[in-house]
Amino acid sequence: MSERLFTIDNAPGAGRGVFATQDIPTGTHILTASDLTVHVLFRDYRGEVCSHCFSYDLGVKQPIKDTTHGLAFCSEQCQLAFFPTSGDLCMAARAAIEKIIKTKQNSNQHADTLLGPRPTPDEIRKAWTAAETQAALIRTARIGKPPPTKSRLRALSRALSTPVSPDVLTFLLTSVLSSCTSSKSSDKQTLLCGLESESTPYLSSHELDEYISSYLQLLAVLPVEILPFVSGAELHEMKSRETHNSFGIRSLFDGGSEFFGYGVWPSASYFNHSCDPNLARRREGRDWVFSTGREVKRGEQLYISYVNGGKEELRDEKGEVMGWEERGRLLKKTWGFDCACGRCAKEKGAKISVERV
Ligand SMILES: C[S@@+](CC[C@H](N)C(=O)[O-])C[C@H]1O[C@@H](n2cnc3c(N)ncnc32)[C@H](O)[C@@H]1O
Repeated sequence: MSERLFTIDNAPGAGRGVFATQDIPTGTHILTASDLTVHVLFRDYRGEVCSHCFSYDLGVKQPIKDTTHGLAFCSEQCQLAFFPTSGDLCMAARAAIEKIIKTKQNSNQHADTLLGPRPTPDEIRKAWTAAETQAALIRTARIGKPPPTKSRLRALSRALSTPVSPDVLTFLLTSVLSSCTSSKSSDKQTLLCGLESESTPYLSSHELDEYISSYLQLLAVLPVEILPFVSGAELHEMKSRETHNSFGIRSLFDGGSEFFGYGVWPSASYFNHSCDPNLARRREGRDWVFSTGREVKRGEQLYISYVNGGKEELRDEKGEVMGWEERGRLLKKTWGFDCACGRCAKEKGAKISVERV
């Protein structure tokens, strides 16, 4: 983040936040976040969303299909722009993952159909620790000197016979590729690890199992040169950061009604939420662009809306503007925090005064 117009500091009740270092007029560009570090485009939208710029045309297939790597592009320009960020080894990794997704039994289920109870930190730690025994056997089966022992081959074949979760697998792949590409990308990983984390990031034990099986499958199929970059601890770390810091990747029309996937742009992850945000945000291809929606005074915190881009009031099913209690419930359910924004505090305070009168 550029520190010219803003700085990152403690935000009472909300961890860290972004604060204006000077008076900023309405409509001022604040930040373009181009550091997409990990992401997934859901398999349901395969072929319909451009793998580079995320453009979408109401379900029409993209004109350029790359079935070997599970990619699709809206133009040659996007295809060309995608490849320099990848390189041959990354493309071999994508091909290996696409192959296992296509050939194995698929267990993709949307996480919200598999809700809770969330595994506790202790259950999570035990599950990842147990996976390391299998992981070590698979690594040795793949890179050790022949002949591989029966236990190593069994671990490898178990990983390969477990149903595949395509969305989790491709999401974890982006994390591995981000670690193993340039040193610039490693910086992105470091930035990701500085973000707020969640100690219980898995919605259910099923989801935890999906992450662990996907880790073992990455070890079983990725090119051996990439295996040093596949770390269970790092993948879990990434998941625990992603939970509070992802931006949805949605259609750019109809209020973003189509939800294609999500990703983390670390440079954009320090903006807190307000139900009366002073920043507007919009996605431009792979980037997020933030600008002031009204005049901001020096020292004021810069807020976005986590819920609807902040362009319109949140409304309930009857079309009524939501009050602080309903907004609070929505934020708690989707983001897991109790909203400490000024608007909620004001509306809550007003209600308490009325009740006292
Ligand atoms: C994307 S991060 C924002 C940066 C974060 N405050 C930090 O210290 O890294 C999202 C997290 O910030 C906190 N947060 C953001 N907006 C908030 C709000 N209005 N009220 C309370 N906590 C908030 C929550 O813990 C949320 O999970």
